[in-house]
Amino acid sequence: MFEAGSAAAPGPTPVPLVESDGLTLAEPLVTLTDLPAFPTSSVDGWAVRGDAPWRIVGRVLAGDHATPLGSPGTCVEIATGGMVPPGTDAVIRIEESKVDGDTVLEGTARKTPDWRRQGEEAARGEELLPAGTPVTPGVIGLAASCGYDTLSCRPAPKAALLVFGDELLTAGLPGDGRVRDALGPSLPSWLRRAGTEVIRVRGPVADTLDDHIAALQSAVDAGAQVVCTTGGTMHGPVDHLHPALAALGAKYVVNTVAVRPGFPMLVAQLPGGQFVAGLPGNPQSTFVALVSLVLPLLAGLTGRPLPSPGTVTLGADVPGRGDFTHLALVRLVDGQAHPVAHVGSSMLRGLASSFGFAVIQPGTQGRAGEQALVVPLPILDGERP
Ligand SMILES: Nc1nc2c(c(=O)[nH]1)N[C@H]1C(S)=C(S)[C@@H](COP(=O)(O)OP(=O)(O)OC[C@H]3O[C@@H](n4cnc5c(N)ncnc54)[C@H](O)[C@@H]3O)O[C@H]1N2
Ligand code: MOO
Repeated sequence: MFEAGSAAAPGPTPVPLVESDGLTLAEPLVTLTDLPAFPTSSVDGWAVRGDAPWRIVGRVLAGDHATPLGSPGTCVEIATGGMVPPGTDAVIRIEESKVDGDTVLEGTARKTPDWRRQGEEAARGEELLPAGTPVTPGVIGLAASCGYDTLSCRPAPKAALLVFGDELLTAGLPGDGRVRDALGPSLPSWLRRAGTEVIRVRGPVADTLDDHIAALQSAVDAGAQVVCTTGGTMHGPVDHLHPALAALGAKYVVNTVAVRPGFPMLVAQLPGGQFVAGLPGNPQSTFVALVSLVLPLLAGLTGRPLPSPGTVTLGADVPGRGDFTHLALVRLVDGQAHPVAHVGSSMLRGLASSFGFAVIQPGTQGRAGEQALVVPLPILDGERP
């Protein structure tokens, strides 16, 4: 999936800094200047030359150009952030000096200089972050401080969500054959956390082939590069995804994965290059498909690194699922992965308090104390249970 996404990734676009949060660096962030760009006082005090006493010959505030300190025995008053004049030997803190009229009588510089050398944080031309780094507020601040007005970014892929299923209610209590749509309200938030711009959420789309085809076509016409659908991935009487894809001339990139839950998941590509990710209707299976197929696809499309599973120690036994890989919901307790309860593929109770999925290989059981791969859900730091 990652390769398919990379091959279809849009080119870099210059984006104003304030609009770049959540996008991805298309090129390495290389500082355009030394950081700091000039020697800078880190305190309010005196920039002195030679030995005490020092005659005060001027003042440098933050933002001023500093002229050189010409001769020994002179100093300038300097503010925090002020440019340290050429010729300065030391900066002395105001509270550690003694002043009389226009003369600083005495003062001792600290061992650790109270000024920042030009380039001490980074030298002009140095790579600070690699291409593929997600743009966060921290990255934006760094880019501004080293001279950028715009960042060369990969745009957020435009995503649409189509929810299939005549049995779905969008409000009120489930019952009498009807269930609440759990995916329309939740999946867009997962997709946003994975770096997409969600441009459309439609559902329930009526369970007819024509409505499926029309909804897919309309999402693509609206500019979606990735259309996620939920439900209808099997071959039941009202499962129309496969015939709809055939009618639109789509080609499968992946069609079913030997994983439980979630095996009917698929990704296909339309003749125009747009991707359709068919996520199974059972809600937990939907999220298995999200982490298995959609997140790698989006990483490729945004130029981010392929999300690689981490390794954890299992804190308890986790059953296998025969010949299938079992993606088992786990939460982390003291750094160890513990299976959670309520993990049927139609259930979300376990998922709501999970960190991610432990990977139990085909034909094996996970045993307490063993190492296992774990695929995290796309939750943000601070949201992790
Ligand atoms: N004969 C077989 N039937 C099924 C098999 C199988 O191997 N043989 N596999 C089951 C598995 S596993 C899955 S997963 C589902 C996948 O089915 P679909 O992707 O076609 O999904 P639907 O049939 O539309 O719905 C399945 C289930 O999920 C509920 N659902 C659907 N959308 C939502 C939603 N937005 N919010 C909440 N719940 C939703 C739906 O009501 C059904 O209960 O196929 C099995 N069948
Ligand atoms: O594979 Mo299904 O996706 O078990 O629920």
